[in-house]
Amino acid sequence: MTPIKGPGAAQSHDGTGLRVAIIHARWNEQIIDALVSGAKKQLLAAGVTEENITVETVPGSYELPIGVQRLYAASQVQASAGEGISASDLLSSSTTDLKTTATTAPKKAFDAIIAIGVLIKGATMHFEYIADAVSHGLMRVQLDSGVPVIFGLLTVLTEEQGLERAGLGSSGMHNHGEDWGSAAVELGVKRRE
Ligand SMILES: O=c1[nH]c(NC[C@H](O)[C@H](O)[C@H](O)CO)c([N+](=O)[O-])c(=O)[nH]1
Repeated sequence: MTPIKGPGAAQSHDGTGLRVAIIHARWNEQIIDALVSGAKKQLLAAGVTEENITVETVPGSYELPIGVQRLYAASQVQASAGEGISASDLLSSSTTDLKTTATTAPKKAFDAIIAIGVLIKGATMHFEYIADAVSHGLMRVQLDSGVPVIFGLLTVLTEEQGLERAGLGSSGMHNHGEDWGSAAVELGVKRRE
């Protein structure tokens, strides 16, 4: 019997010309790295060029909302300046410890941003507070700024659940990062229409 739960049939959208950022936390990095790779794979498959993909990091998932907000604002400044100033110049700040692997970012604001984090439940209520704050924070940044923010926060009860959702488990579950890459392309394209 076909499972009911899960994303609908993937739609294909042409991501040519889109500029997308992936911003990820640096906790639970084995899972994070797989999720980021999955998202990036889908972006490239949809025609987003390597140079139009910017990858940023923040210390943990709690910093994702401020990281997304600052990154998008910086890309808007860059777009209005009309110069390909380096992404590190865009985000040189000691407050949010944003690091970028991009060298010279293109001249337009991001069409979509994928926020990726992995929260694994511990013995305290810390998990619940971060999960709640980050989910509301990312939604607020998205609605306030108008840039689509793809929700890539895994909130899992065990490491195994996280590995499964990154396509690293034994059950053959797909890499959820791929869903997020596809969603970023779809929302980025529809935003231009
Ligand atoms: O991304 C995560 N951050 C975590 N904590 C750090 C948090 O996101 C902030 O970076 C930190 O509280 C400083 O603001 C996690 N845990 O504590 O378990 C976690 O599982 N995942």
